[in-house]
Amino acid sequence: MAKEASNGSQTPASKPPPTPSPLRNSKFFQANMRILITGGAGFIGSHLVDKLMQNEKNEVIVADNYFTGSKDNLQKWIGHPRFELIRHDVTEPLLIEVDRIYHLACPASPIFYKYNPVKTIKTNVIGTLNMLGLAKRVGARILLTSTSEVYGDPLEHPQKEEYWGNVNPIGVRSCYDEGKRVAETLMFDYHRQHGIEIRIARIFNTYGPRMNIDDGRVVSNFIAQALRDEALTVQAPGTQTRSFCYVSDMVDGLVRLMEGEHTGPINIGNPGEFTMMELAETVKELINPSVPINVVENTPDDPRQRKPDITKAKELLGWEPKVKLRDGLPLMEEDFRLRLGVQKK
Ligand SMILES: NC(=O)c1ccc[n+]([C@@H]2O[C@H](COP(=O)([O-])OP(=O)(O)OC[C@H]3O[C@@H](n4cnc5c(N)ncnc54)[C@H](O)[C@@H]3O)[C@@H](O)[C@H]2O)c1
Ligand SMILES: O=c1ccn([C@@H]2O[C@H](COP(=O)(O)OP(=O)(O)O[C@H]3OC[C@@H](O)[C@H](O)[C@H]3O)[C@@H](O)[C@H]2O)c(=O)[nH]1
Repeated sequence: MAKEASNGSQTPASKPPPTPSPLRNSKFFQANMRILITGGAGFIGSHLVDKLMQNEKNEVIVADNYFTGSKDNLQKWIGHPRFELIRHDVTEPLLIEVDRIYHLACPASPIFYKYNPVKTIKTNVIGTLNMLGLAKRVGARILLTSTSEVYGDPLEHPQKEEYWGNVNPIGVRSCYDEGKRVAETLMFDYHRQHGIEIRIARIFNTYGPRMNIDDGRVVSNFIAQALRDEALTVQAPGTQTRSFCYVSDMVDGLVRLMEGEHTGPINIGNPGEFTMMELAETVKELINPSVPINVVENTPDDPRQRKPDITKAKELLGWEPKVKLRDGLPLMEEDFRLRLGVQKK
């Protein structure tokens, strides 16, 4: 299944980008950059809001349907003159004037994206079409948060961007991984056909404060279980690997990609690779040495290994992750303790 990619991914646009909105050139022109973040009430999106709001030249608009996100994640910005929050489902068109679109809207945890798979694929396909339509209409640059899941159960390791992947097109994860693959295709078709400025990030497993406590993803599960004195549930066989990136590193990579010159796709992730059993042992050691570790049944099509090759991110964006897993886990523990009301013993 492993094939070499053609160099289509870096083909320059055949047409110049559409002209930005006339508002940009009006006498009321403001130097501010108006930035839309779809899915901005979610885990990564809300950290991205925090980062972009630090720059006083930015106006940030979040559009979110609150399926897995929450207003709580944005509490400190609600009412701020440079911030706006819209309840909006990206499967419907959105007519606003912006300069940048960070398109994150999509449930990311397998239990949530499998809950309503038809809605998940609509979000990926129709949602991305709508955001590309918006980018085309107003001449905005658009960044898609794609995923390491486009590599499926990878037969090449670590995964380079040129790898085409090994994805089951009819499995229970397909609404998400095939959905993101179509979203990438749409991005490149709009780029080639309409001259839209695009950026594609392939995000690898990311963790940190504000993940939903019962989100179902492995790091949030293990930390919540350790704090609740429950057994850590390692899904069989436990030898499958993942590479975990701390959220502050992730948003730094996304902003660099957006403001850089390269369309991508570019892998953004931390190459430190752990088996799920190693992760469970680390959480146990750091947070609660008395909890047991149970091996439980896994779900279909679980990728057996995953580790990003980040050569492109290093060379083209000058980016590499700074936070090691052992340093990031305690920061997430602190946030989970506060939200669960569990004091340190
Ligand atoms: N966290 C990771 O490890 C990871 C890895 C790879 C890719 N990604 C991608 O990054 C993005 C953000 O992931 P996250 O971890 O913050 O997930 P998350 O579930 O916390 O955030 C997703 C946000 O999108 C919103 N949303 C979902 N469907 C929507 C719709 N139809 N219309 C409007 N809003 C909608 C949710 O309410 C939520 O606020 C997603 O696109 C995900 O696929 C994340
Ligand atoms: O309680 C758990 C949960 C999960 N796991 C295992 O941990 C590994 C990671 O599972 P997660 O559910 O956290 O995330 P996955 O890597 O499967 O998918 C993620 O990939 C990248 C993103 O696009 C998404 O955030 C998500 O789809 C899997 O092997 C899973 O079997 C456990 O061992 N125990």
